[in-house]
Amino acid sequence: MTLQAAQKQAPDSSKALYGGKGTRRITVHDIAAAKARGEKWPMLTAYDAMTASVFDEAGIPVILVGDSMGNCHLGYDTTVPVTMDEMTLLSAAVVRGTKRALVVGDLPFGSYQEGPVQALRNATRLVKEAGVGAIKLEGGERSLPQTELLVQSGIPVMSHLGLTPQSVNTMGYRVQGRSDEAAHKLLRDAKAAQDAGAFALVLELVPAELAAEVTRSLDIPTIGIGAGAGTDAQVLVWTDMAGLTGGKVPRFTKPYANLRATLGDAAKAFAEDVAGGAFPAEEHTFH
Ligand SMILES: Nc1nc(=O)c2c([nH]1)NC[C@@H]1CN(c3ccc(C(=O)N[C@@H](CCC(=O)O)C(=O)O)cc3)CN21
Ligand SMILES: CC(C)C(=O)C(=O)O
Ligand SMILES: [Mg+2]
Repeated sequence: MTLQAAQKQAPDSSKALYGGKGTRRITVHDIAAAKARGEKWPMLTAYDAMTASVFDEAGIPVILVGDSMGNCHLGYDTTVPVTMDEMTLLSAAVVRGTKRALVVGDLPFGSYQEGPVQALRNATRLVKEAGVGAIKLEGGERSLPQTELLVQSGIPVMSHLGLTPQSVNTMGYRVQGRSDEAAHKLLRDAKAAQDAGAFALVLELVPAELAAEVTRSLDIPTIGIGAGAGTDAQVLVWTDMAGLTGGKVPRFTKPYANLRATLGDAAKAFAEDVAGGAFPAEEHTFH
């Protein structure tokens, strides 16, 4: 076989969401094409421009401005208090910090539960004021009218099933879909989200076997968090991924660095230099 023929047969890796050569902003069409190629891809959260620019330059194709900013950026105990003003401010910062990633903004608790018109008003705000390329909302069947209206209005929707942290006060933080009945409900919700026009689906804290079954039964990609290795993509909260989160973290996270220690050490070194008179030195000083 000639080299040219071999290259024709091989999947076109230049289009890959991660590791590909593309430099223009990623769209939901690129996400759909990745599922068709069987590509696995990464997603991370970000809540500020600088962190987002690091992930964008690292080639992370999809960045979620998660309402986990409530816990990880704003100091709340849960995601429940996060407001549209907070989401809009930080989503705009993440969009400004990125050139290539598709930026997805979470609709916070209370911004879409009243119905489709409220959802459209708030999603439109994130698209117009912050510049996000898509929005995410929690819930299957209960959020279908919202998903349908947003998609019809031209706003791509990412759905989120399994553990939906905005419902912590009714569900707690437990693995979802363990009973046969709950598993069937999750499969129905997933199909309904796809039928309503969602372009992707987050599966949080569900048994791996069920997440794999959902993934096989859908045409849109699934993005797992605590959902095993069988989903099309994986998402982590960035402060968990980087080892910056303090206190207890969910078992499904993996720290790829120890930023909490690194940053703490840097702060202590600065403090000691100031206390000991070693900083500022002559090269940091103007005359
Ligand atoms: N730092 C951080 N990481 C997250 O992944 C995250 C947030 N914050 N805040 C919003 C939600 C809340 N999430 C959570 C919170 C707690 C558990 C938890 O305690 N899970 C148990 C398993 C419980 C079971 O076995 O049923 C665990 O040990 O992981 C899971 C997800 C995920 N999200
Ligand atoms: C963990 C992801 C899926 C999320 O919804 C968030 O960060 O808010
Ligand atoms: Mg969220």
